[in-house]
Amino acid sequence: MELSDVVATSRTVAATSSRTAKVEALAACLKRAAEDGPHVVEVVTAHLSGTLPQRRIGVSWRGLQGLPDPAETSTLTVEEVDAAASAIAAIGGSGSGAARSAAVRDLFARATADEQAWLRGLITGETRQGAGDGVMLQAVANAAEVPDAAVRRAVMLAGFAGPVASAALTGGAAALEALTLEVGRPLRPMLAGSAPDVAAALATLGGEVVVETKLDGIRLQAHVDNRTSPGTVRLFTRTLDEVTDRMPEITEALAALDVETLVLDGEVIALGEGGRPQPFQVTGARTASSADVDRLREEVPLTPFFFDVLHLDGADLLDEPAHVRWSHLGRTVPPAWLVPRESTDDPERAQQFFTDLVAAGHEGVVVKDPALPYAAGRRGPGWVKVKPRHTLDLVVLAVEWGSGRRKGLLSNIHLGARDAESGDLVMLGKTFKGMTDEMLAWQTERFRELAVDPADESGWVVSLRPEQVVEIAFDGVQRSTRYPGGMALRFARVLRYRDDKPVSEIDTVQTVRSLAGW
Ligand SMILES: Nc1ncnc2c1ncn2[C@@H]1O[C@H](COP(=O)(O)OP(=O)(O)OP(=O)(O)O)[C@@H](O)[C@H]1O
Repeated sequence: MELSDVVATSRTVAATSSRTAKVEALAACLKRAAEDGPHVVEVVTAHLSGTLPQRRIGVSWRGLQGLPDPAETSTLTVEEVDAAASAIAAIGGSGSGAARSAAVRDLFARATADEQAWLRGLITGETRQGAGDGVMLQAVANAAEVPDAAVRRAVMLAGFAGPVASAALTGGAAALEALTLEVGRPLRPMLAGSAPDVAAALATLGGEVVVETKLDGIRLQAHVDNRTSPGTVRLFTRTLDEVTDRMPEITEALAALDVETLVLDGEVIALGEGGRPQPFQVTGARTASSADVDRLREEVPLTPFFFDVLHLDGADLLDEPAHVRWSHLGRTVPPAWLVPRESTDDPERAQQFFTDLVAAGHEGVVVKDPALPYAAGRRGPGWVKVKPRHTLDLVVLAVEWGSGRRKGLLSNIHLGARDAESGDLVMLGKTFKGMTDEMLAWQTERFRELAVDPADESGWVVSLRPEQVVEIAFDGVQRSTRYPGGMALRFARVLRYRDDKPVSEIDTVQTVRSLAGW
């Protein structure tokens, strides 16, 4: 399939605000892709969703500066782009940076100006033509003439839209039905709803609940497969990125379990003295890359905690009630790996558990309904989180150059929430509070990379590509005419930058309004 076809489809989708028109354009493109076989459907679906099937290929925004002039005519095919991406991703070892740059240049030299812009977006993960998950999955359902609920179910279990689209367009409803949890392939994790306090969480769920420690580490989905090659373990994050190489101590411990196949859900965390959790930044830094991992595992060892089992020795457990899954979990992993939890229907007892945990340095609790199944990819009704203070995950829209002690540093950040109705990002305020010197240095570097116009450092306010998620604490919400959302956060301050949450999942203007009681 011609790359120009996909680029033109993307442009059509971006140019219309009509959901129906977007879906029609995408569905028509998928049908044309299907003429070239299932693999092309998979690749085109990934590309139109703004991702490469290879996910990351080790080329950054910087690696895309100073590329060759565009070609006059379009000759590239989707298959060629896919093969080039796989080849670039596979380059490793010494001199790999230069080899990757050369391969990127070769690819870009064959692309027209429009195609270069498209490829740049794909490689940096910034394609934003409006084919979000919902629109794309509807297009797959329409193109394959299958119910959209069947497509959504399959994508939760298969993790990504590409393989689901290729199954739907080539094998229809039967092929979708056959897509179930597969050991070794990540599924989308279940997410939690939230409640303002423990009593409210108990009231929401009703009856006997399980109150679990909310560990402030990194979400971890672990797949163990001893069938053909004993000791095969794969680890994935909340965003389904593979992190097996970054956590050798976890991989080794899991490889020693006496199981045939196993999929676990949990959290990995660095513990300090006396088992007290280290600040999130410590776990975050330890798990950020696989560089220097042999030294780091000695200095900052990780401890795994698991709170769910989704598959055990050939049996999928997703639809089992939570208490059944937990009893399998208890029989499968060592007791030290189980998330501390307490079963109760008494709000006072639950409150005491919460208070003790927070005093011990934990983030809060997750209250769970023992009777409910695992809701892959959704904020299922069975999990409700409670934290001692409310925080928001927002996106940084722009940043201002600092003055005085912060001269030369990018300091005051402009915060945006998502409007759930329009999908737009809406500014809710600014903050320069809560940043340590280390964070200031890091963010100056990071925001330079995200600058819409990296060459222009003359302005006081630097507009950014909206990609960096930040967790913000605040003391309240007030009405304000200063910002377009009509409200502002009081005493907003930065708690941490988050790379484990995509911008599509940041908090909404509607959530902020409901917190204010409007
Ligand atoms: N016992 C637990 N059960 C479930 N999730 C837990 C538990 N302990 C820690 N977590 C973490 O808390 C998160 C649950 O909250 P949610 O699903 O809303 O994700 P989130 O948006 O990343 O939330 P947050 O910002 O509160 O961590 C999980 O993604 C997981 O990483």
